[in-house]
Amino acid sequence: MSIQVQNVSKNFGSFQALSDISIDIESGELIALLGPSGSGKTTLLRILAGLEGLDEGAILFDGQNITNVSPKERKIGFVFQHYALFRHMTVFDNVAYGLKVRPRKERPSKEEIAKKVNDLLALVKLDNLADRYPSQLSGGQRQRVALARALAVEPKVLLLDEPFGALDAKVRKELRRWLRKLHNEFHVTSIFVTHDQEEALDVANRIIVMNNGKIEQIGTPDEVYENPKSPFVYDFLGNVNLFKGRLHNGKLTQGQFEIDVPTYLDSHEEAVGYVRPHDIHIEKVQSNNETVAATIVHIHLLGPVVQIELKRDDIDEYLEAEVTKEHFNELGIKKGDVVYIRPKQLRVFIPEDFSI
Ligand SMILES: Nc1ncnc2c1ncn2[C@@H]1O[C@H](COP(=O)(O)OP(=O)(O)OP(=O)(O)O)[C@@H](O)[C@H]1O
Repeated sequence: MSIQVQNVSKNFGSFQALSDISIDIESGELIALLGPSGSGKTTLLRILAGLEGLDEGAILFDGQNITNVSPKERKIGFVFQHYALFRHMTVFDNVAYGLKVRPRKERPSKEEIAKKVNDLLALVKLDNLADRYPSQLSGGQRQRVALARALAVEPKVLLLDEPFGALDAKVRKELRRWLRKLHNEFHVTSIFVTHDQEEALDVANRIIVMNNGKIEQIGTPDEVYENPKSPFVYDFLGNVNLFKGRLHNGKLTQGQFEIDVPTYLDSHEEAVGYVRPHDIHIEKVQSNNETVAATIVHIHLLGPVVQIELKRDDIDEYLEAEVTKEHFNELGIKKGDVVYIRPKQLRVFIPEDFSI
Protein backbone atom coordinates (compact mmCIF):
# COMPACT_ATOMS: atom_id res chain seq x y z
CA MET A 1 0.00 0.00 0.00
CA SER A 2 1.31 3.44 -0.86
CA ILE A 3 1.13 6.24 1.69
CA GLN A 4 0.94 9.97 1.12
CA VAL A 5 1.38 12.45 3.91
CA GLN A 6 0.12 15.79 2.63
CA ASN A 7 1.04 19.03 4.40
CA VAL A 8 0.45 17.62 7.85
CA SER A 9 0.79 19.91 10.87
CA LYS A 10 0.18 19.03 14.49
CA ASN A 11 0.20 21.22 17.59
CA PHE A 12 0.13 20.26 21.24
CA GLY A 13 -1.23 23.46 22.78
CA SER A 14 1.06 26.20 21.55
CA PHE A 15 3.85 23.75 20.70
CA GLN A 16 4.18 22.75 17.05
CA ALA A 17 5.22 19.10 17.00
CA LEU A 18 4.92 18.73 13.20
CA SER A 19 4.95 21.54 10.69
CA ASP A 20 3.86 21.07 7.12
CA ILE A 21 5.13 17.53 6.60
CA SER A 22 4.74 15.98 3.14
CA ILE A 23 5.97 12.51 2.23
CA ASP A 24 5.28 10.08 -0.61
CA ILE A 25 5.90 6.45 0.25
CA GLU A 26 5.61 3.79 -2.41
CA SER A 27 4.04 0.43 -1.78
CA GLY A 28 6.53 -2.05 -0.30
CA GLU A 29 9.08 0.47 0.92
CA LEU A 30 10.99 0.03 4.17
CA ILE A 31 11.36 3.53 5.56
CA ALA A 32 13.33 4.75 8.56
CA LEU A 33 12.14 7.83 10.42
CA LEU A 34 15.35 9.16 11.89
CA GLY A 35 15.86 12.15 14.13
CA PRO A 36 16.82 13.32 17.60
CA SER A 37 14.55 13.03 20.59
CA GLY A 38 11.53 15.30 20.30
CA SER A 39 11.80 15.77 16.52
CA GLY A 40 8.27 14.42 15.98
CA LYS A 41 8.91 10.85 14.80
CA THR A 42 6.48 9.15 17.17
CA THR A 43 3.84 11.83 16.60
CA LEU A 44 4.01 11.20 12.86
CA LEU A 45 3.79 7.44 13.35
CA ARG A 46 0.78 7.83 15.65
CA ILE A 47 -0.93 10.08 13.12
CA LEU A 48 -0.37 7.44 10.42
CA ALA A 49 -1.89 4.84 12.73
CA GLY A 50 -4.87 7.07 13.49
CA LEU A 51 -4.02 7.14 17.20
CA GLU A 52 -3.47 10.88 17.05
CA GLY A 53 -5.48 13.47 15.17
CA LEU A 54 -3.90 16.13 12.99
CA ASP A 55 -4.57 19.86 12.79
CA GLU A 56 -3.94 20.36 9.11
CA GLY A 57 -3.28 18.20 6.08
CA ALA A 58 -4.31 14.72 5.01
CA ILE A 59 -3.16 11.10 5.01
CA LEU A 60 -3.82 8.99 1.93
CA PHE A 61 -3.50 5.21 1.69
CA ASP A 62 -3.40 4.02 -1.94
CA GLY A 63 -4.74 7.39 -3.01
CA GLN A 64 -7.75 7.25 -0.64
CA ASN A 65 -8.07 9.95 1.99
CA ILE A 66 -8.14 8.07 5.29
CA THR A 67 -7.57 11.05 7.58
CA ASN A 68 -10.82 10.37 9.40
CA VAL A 69 -10.76 6.59 9.23
CA SER A 70 -10.51 4.77 12.60
CA PRO A 71 -7.25 3.02 13.59
CA LYS A 72 -8.91 -0.38 13.36
CA GLU A 73 -10.08 0.14 9.81
CA ARG A 74 -6.63 1.25 8.65
CA LYS A 75 -5.34 -2.35 8.92
CA ILE A 76 -2.02 -1.46 10.47
CA GLY A 77 0.42 -3.73 12.28
CA PHE A 78 2.27 -2.26 15.24
CA VAL A 79 5.48 -3.13 17.01
CA PHE A 80 6.62 -1.05 19.95
CA GLN A 81 9.87 -0.74 21.83
CA HIS A 82 8.45 -2.56 24.82
CA TYR A 83 7.17 -5.80 23.42
CA ALA A 84 3.62 -5.62 24.64
CA LEU A 85 3.05 -9.37 24.50
CA PHE A 86 0.24 -10.94 26.50
CA ARG A 87 2.02 -12.40 29.50
CA HIS A 88 -0.53 -15.07 30.22
CA MET A 89 -0.48 -16.43 26.65
CA THR A 90 2.08 -18.73 25.04
CA VAL A 91 4.15 -17.60 22.08
CA PHE A 92 1.79 -19.48 19.78
CA ASP A 93 -1.32 -17.83 21.26
CA ASN A 94 0.26 -14.40 21.15
CA VAL A 95 0.89 -14.74 17.42
CA ALA A 96 -2.54 -16.28 16.83
CA TYR A 97 -4.38 -13.63 18.85
CA GLY A 98 -5.17 -11.14 16.08
CA LEU A 99 -6.63 -13.91 13.91
CA LYS A 100 -8.65 -15.53 16.70
CA VAL A 101 -10.41 -12.31 17.66
CA ARG A 102 -11.62 -11.61 14.15
CA PRO A 103 -15.39 -11.61 13.63
CA ARG A 104 -16.61 -15.10 12.81
CA LYS A 105 -17.16 -14.34 9.10
CA GLU A 106 -13.55 -13.24 8.57
CA ARG A 107 -11.92 -15.67 10.97
CA PRO A 108 -9.79 -18.42 9.40
CA SER A 109 -10.42 -22.01 10.57
CA LYS A 110 -8.49 -23.38 13.53
CA GLU A 111 -6.27 -25.39 11.19
CA GLU A 112 -5.57 -22.38 8.97
CA ILE A 113 -4.65 -20.31 12.00
CA ALA A 114 -2.32 -23.03 13.28
CA LYS A 115 -0.60 -23.32 9.90
CA LYS A 116 -0.14 -19.59 9.57
CA VAL A 117 1.22 -19.19 13.11
CA ASN A 118 3.61 -22.11 12.69
CA ASP A 119 4.85 -20.74 9.37
CA LEU A 120 5.49 -17.35 10.94
CA LEU A 121 7.22 -18.87 13.95
CA ALA A 122 9.41 -20.92 11.63
CA LEU A 123 10.29 -17.75 9.77
CA VAL A 124 11.45 -15.99 12.92
CA LYS A 125 13.09 -19.26 14.08
CA LEU A 126 10.93 -19.62 17.16
CA ASP A 127 8.98 -22.72 16.18
CA ASN A 128 10.63 -24.73 18.95
CA LEU A 129 9.52 -22.17 21.55
CA ALA A 130 5.83 -22.00 20.61
CA ASP A 131 4.69 -23.26 24.03
CA ARG A 132 6.78 -20.89 26.09
CA TYR A 133 5.45 -17.83 27.87
CA PRO A 134 6.95 -14.37 27.26
CA SER A 135 8.70 -14.39 30.65
CA GLN A 136 10.66 -17.44 29.48
CA LEU A 137 12.11 -15.63 26.45
CA SER A 138 15.03 -13.27 25.93
CA GLY A 139 14.35 -9.67 24.86
CA GLY A 140 15.34 -10.41 21.26
CA GLN A 141 13.09 -13.46 21.13
CA ARG A 142 10.17 -11.47 22.51
CA GLN A 143 10.65 -8.84 19.86
CA ARG A 144 10.66 -11.52 17.17
CA VAL A 145 7.33 -12.77 18.57
CA ALA A 146 6.04 -9.19 18.40
CA LEU A 147 7.09 -9.00 14.73
CA ALA A 148 5.43 -12.33 13.93
CA ARG A 149 2.28 -11.26 15.78
CA ALA A 150 2.09 -7.98 13.87
CA LEU A 151 2.47 -9.80 10.55
CA ALA A 152 -0.05 -12.56 11.34
CA VAL A 153 -3.02 -10.35 10.54
CA GLU A 154 -1.53 -9.41 7.16
CA PRO A 155 -1.42 -5.69 7.79
CA LYS A 156 -1.29 -3.32 4.86
CA VAL A 157 1.18 -1.15 6.70
CA LEU A 158 3.64 -2.08 9.44
CA LEU A 159 4.63 0.65 11.88
CA LEU A 160 7.49 0.05 14.27
CA ASP A 161 8.33 2.51 17.03
CA GLU A 162 11.94 2.05 18.14
CA PRO A 163 11.32 -1.70 17.94
CA PHE A 164 14.82 -2.62 19.06
CA GLY A 165 15.45 0.34 21.33
CA ALA A 166 15.51 -1.59 24.58
CA LEU A 167 17.93 -4.28 23.44
CA ASP A 168 21.70 -4.53 23.49
CA ALA A 169 23.80 -3.82 20.43
CA LYS A 170 24.37 -7.41 19.35
CA VAL A 171 20.72 -8.39 19.59
CA ARG A 172 19.72 -5.21 17.78
CA LYS A 173 21.95 -6.20 14.86
CA GLU A 174 20.40 -9.64 14.72
CA LEU A 175 16.89 -8.17 14.76
CA ARG A 176 17.72 -5.77 11.97
CA ARG A 177 18.46 -8.81 9.86
CA TRP A 178 15.08 -10.25 10.84
CA LEU A 179 13.29 -7.09 9.92
CA ARG A 180 14.92 -7.02 6.51
CA LYS A 181 14.23 -10.69 5.97
CA LEU A 182 10.58 -10.38 6.97
CA HIS A 183 10.22 -7.34 4.81
CA ASN A 184 11.69 -9.15 1.80
CA GLU A 185 9.27 -11.96 2.38
CA PHE A 186 6.10 -9.92 2.92
CA HIS A 187 6.74 -6.62 1.11
CA VAL A 188 4.50 -4.82 3.57
CA THR A 189 5.01 -1.07 3.43
CA SER A 190 6.90 -0.52 6.67
CA ILE A 191 7.98 2.53 8.61
CA PHE A 192 10.22 2.28 11.63
CA VAL A 193 11.23 4.99 14.04
CA THR A 194 14.79 5.09 15.24
CA HIS A 195 17.28 7.58 16.54
CA ASP A 196 20.13 5.23 15.67
CA GLN A 197 21.68 6.40 12.42
CA GLU A 198 23.52 3.12 11.84
CA GLU A 199 20.27 1.20 12.15
CA ALA A 200 18.57 3.51 9.64
CA LEU A 201 21.45 3.32 7.15
CA ASP A 202 21.66 -0.44 7.51
CA VAL A 203 18.01 -1.42 7.22
CA ALA A 204 15.94 1.13 5.31
CA ASN A 205 15.61 1.59 1.58
CA ARG A 206 14.87 5.28 2.25
CA ILE A 207 15.46 7.47 5.25
CA ILE A 208 13.42 10.44 6.38
CA VAL A 209 15.55 12.70 8.56
CA MET A 210 13.48 14.83 10.92
CA ASN A 211 14.42 17.79 13.08
CA ASN A 212 12.18 20.10 15.09
CA GLY A 213 8.96 18.79 13.57
CA LYS A 214 10.21 19.29 10.02
CA ILE A 215 11.73 17.09 7.36
CA GLU A 216 15.37 17.89 6.73
CA GLN A 217 15.91 15.35 3.98
CA ILE A 218 14.40 12.27 2.37
CA GLY A 219 16.62 9.92 0.43
CA THR A 220 18.30 6.56 0.10
CA PRO A 221 20.89 5.77 2.79
CA ASP A 222 23.57 6.57 0.25
CA GLU A 223 22.04 9.92 -0.67
CA VAL A 224 21.59 11.14 2.88
CA TYR A 225 25.01 9.93 3.97
CA GLU A 226 27.03 11.00 0.94
CA ASN A 227 25.06 14.06 0.00
CA PRO A 228 23.50 15.62 3.09
CA LYS A 229 21.37 18.63 2.25
CA SER A 230 21.95 20.51 5.46
CA PRO A 231 24.57 20.84 8.20
CA PHE A 232 22.12 19.12 10.54
CA VAL A 233 21.93 15.99 8.37
CA TYR A 234 25.72 15.98 7.96
CA ASP A 235 26.16 16.08 11.71
CA PHE A 236 23.44 13.64 12.54
CA LEU A 237 24.56 10.95 10.11
CA GLY A 238 28.08 10.24 11.22
CA ASN A 239 31.20 11.95 12.42
CA VAL A 240 32.30 15.08 10.70
CA ASN A 241 35.20 17.57 10.81
CA LEU A 242 34.46 21.27 10.56
CA PHE A 243 36.67 23.83 8.85
CA LYS A 244 35.23 27.20 9.81
CA GLY A 245 36.55 29.97 7.65
CA ARG A 246 35.96 32.65 5.07
CA LEU A 247 34.75 32.03 1.55
CA HIS A 248 36.24 34.18 -1.18
CA ASN A 249 36.91 33.69 -4.90
CA GLY A 250 36.31 29.96 -4.75
CA LYS A 251 38.61 29.43 -1.79
CA LEU A 252 37.86 28.57 1.81
CA THR A 253 40.46 30.02 4.14
CA GLN A 254 41.01 29.34 7.80
CA GLY A 255 44.25 30.21 9.59
CA GLN A 256 47.13 28.85 7.50
CA PHE A 257 44.80 26.63 5.62
CA GLU A 258 43.37 27.47 2.23
CA ILE A 259 41.51 25.10 -0.03
CA ASP A 260 40.05 25.48 -3.50
CA VAL A 261 36.30 25.12 -3.58
CA PRO A 262 35.59 26.12 -7.17
CA THR A 263 31.89 25.34 -6.98
CA TYR A 264 31.36 28.00 -4.31
CA LEU A 265 31.96 31.36 -5.94
CA ASP A 266 29.99 33.58 -3.54
CA SER A 267 31.87 35.45 -0.87
CA HIS A 268 30.93 35.01 2.76
CA GLU A 269 32.66 36.14 5.89
CA GLU A 270 31.56 32.95 7.55
CA ALA A 271 31.41 29.52 5.97
CA VAL A 272 31.97 26.01 7.23
CA GLY A 273 33.54 23.15 5.32
CA TYR A 274 32.24 19.72 6.35
CA VAL A 275 34.52 16.73 5.84
CA ARG A 276 33.89 13.11 6.79
CA PRO A 277 36.78 11.38 8.61
CA HIS A 278 37.36 9.00 5.68
CA ASP A 279 37.75 12.01 3.38
CA ILE A 280 40.74 13.33 5.34
CA HIS A 281 44.00 12.50 3.58
CA ILE A 282 47.13 12.24 5.72
CA GLU A 283 50.61 12.86 4.37
CA LYS A 284 53.96 12.93 6.12
CA VAL A 285 55.50 15.62 3.93
CA GLN A 286 53.61 18.82 3.11
CA SER A 287 52.70 18.88 -0.59
CA ASN A 288 50.92 22.27 -0.84
CA ASN A 289 48.97 24.82 1.19
CA GLU A 290 45.76 22.84 0.89
CA THR A 291 47.12 20.94 3.84
CA VAL A 292 47.35 21.81 7.48
CA ALA A 293 49.84 20.58 10.04
CA ALA A 294 48.43 18.51 12.88
CA THR A 295 49.79 16.35 15.67
CA ILE A 296 48.51 12.83 16.21
CA VAL A 297 47.02 12.61 19.70
CA HIS A 298 45.37 9.22 19.58
CA ILE A 299 45.28 6.14 17.36
CA HIS A 300 42.37 3.80 17.69
CA LEU A 301 42.55 0.44 15.92
CA LEU A 302 39.14 -0.88 14.91
CA GLY A 303 39.84 -4.05 12.95
CA PRO A 304 40.30 -3.10 9.29
CA VAL A 305 39.82 0.60 10.01
CA VAL A 306 42.09 2.94 11.96
CA GLN A 307 40.72 6.09 13.56
CA ILE A 308 43.26 8.84 14.08
CA GLU A 309 42.61 11.82 16.31
CA LEU A 310 44.68 14.88 15.55
CA LYS A 311 45.14 18.36 16.97
CA ARG A 312 45.72 21.15 14.49
CA ASP A 313 48.97 23.03 15.00
CA ASP A 314 47.66 26.40 13.79
CA ILE A 315 44.45 26.60 15.86
CA ASP A 316 43.03 24.91 18.90
CA GLU A 317 40.86 22.35 17.12
CA TYR A 318 40.73 18.60 16.84
CA LEU A 319 40.22 16.50 13.74
CA GLU A 320 39.33 12.89 13.18
CA ALA A 321 40.62 10.89 10.24
CA GLU A 322 39.83 7.35 9.25
CA VAL A 323 42.15 5.23 7.12
CA THR A 324 42.39 1.57 6.22
CA LYS A 325 44.75 -0.58 8.26
CA GLU A 326 46.79 -1.15 5.12
CA HIS A 327 47.22 2.56 4.45
CA PHE A 328 47.99 3.15 8.12
CA ASN A 329 50.82 0.63 7.96
CA GLU A 330 52.15 2.24 4.77
CA LEU A 331 52.17 5.66 6.43
CA GLY A 332 54.14 4.35 9.40
CA ILE A 333 52.81 7.02 11.76
CA LYS A 334 52.53 7.03 15.54
CA LYS A 335 51.17 9.14 18.37
CA GLY A 336 53.00 12.46 18.71
CA ASP A 337 54.00 12.66 15.01
CA VAL A 338 53.30 15.86 13.10
CA VAL A 339 51.57 15.12 9.80
CA TYR A 340 49.77 17.13 7.11
CA ILE A 341 46.13 16.62 6.52
CA ARG A 342 44.13 17.53 3.43
CA PRO A 343 40.38 17.22 2.91
CA LYS A 344 39.76 15.10 -0.17
CA GLN A 345 36.15 16.09 -0.31
CA LEU A 346 34.63 19.06 1.39
CA ARG A 347 31.11 20.41 1.47
CA VAL A 348 30.67 24.09 2.22
CA PHE A 349 27.68 25.52 4.08
CA ILE A 350 26.99 29.21 4.55
CA PRO A 351 25.07 30.76 7.48
CA GLU A 352 21.67 30.62 5.79
CA ASP A 353 22.00 26.83 5.39
CA PHE A 354 21.93 26.57 9.18
CA SER A 355 18.51 28.12 9.52
CA ILE A 356 16.43 25.53 7.68
N1 LIG B 1 0.49 14.35 23.97
C1 LIG B 1 1.39 15.33 23.95
N2 LIG B 1 1.19 16.50 24.60
C2 LIG B 1 2.10 17.48 24.56
N3 LIG B 1 3.27 17.42 23.89
C3 LIG B 1 3.54 16.28 23.24
C4 LIG B 1 2.63 15.17 23.23
N4 LIG B 1 3.16 14.18 22.49
C5 LIG B 1 4.37 14.63 22.06
N5 LIG B 1 4.59 15.89 22.49
C6 LIG B 1 5.77 16.72 22.21
O1 LIG B 1 5.96 16.76 20.81
C7 LIG B 1 7.35 16.67 20.49
C8 LIG B 1 7.59 15.52 19.55
O2 LIG B 1 7.41 14.31 20.28
P1 LIG B 1 7.64 12.88 19.61
O3 LIG B 1 7.34 11.85 20.65
O4 LIG B 1 6.91 12.81 18.34
O5 LIG B 1 9.20 12.94 19.33
P2 LIG B 1 10.18 11.77 18.91
O6 LIG B 1 10.96 12.30 17.76
O7 LIG B 1 9.43 10.52 18.69
O8 LIG B 1 11.09 11.68 20.20
P3 LIG B 1 11.74 10.38 20.93
O9 LIG B 1 12.85 9.92 20.05
O10 LIG B 1 12.23 10.98 22.23
O11 LIG B 1 10.63 9.40 21.12
C9 LIG B 1 8.08 16.56 21.82
O12 LIG B 1 8.59 17.84 22.15
C10 LIG B 1 7.03 16.11 22.78
O13 LIG B 1 7.28 16.61 24.08
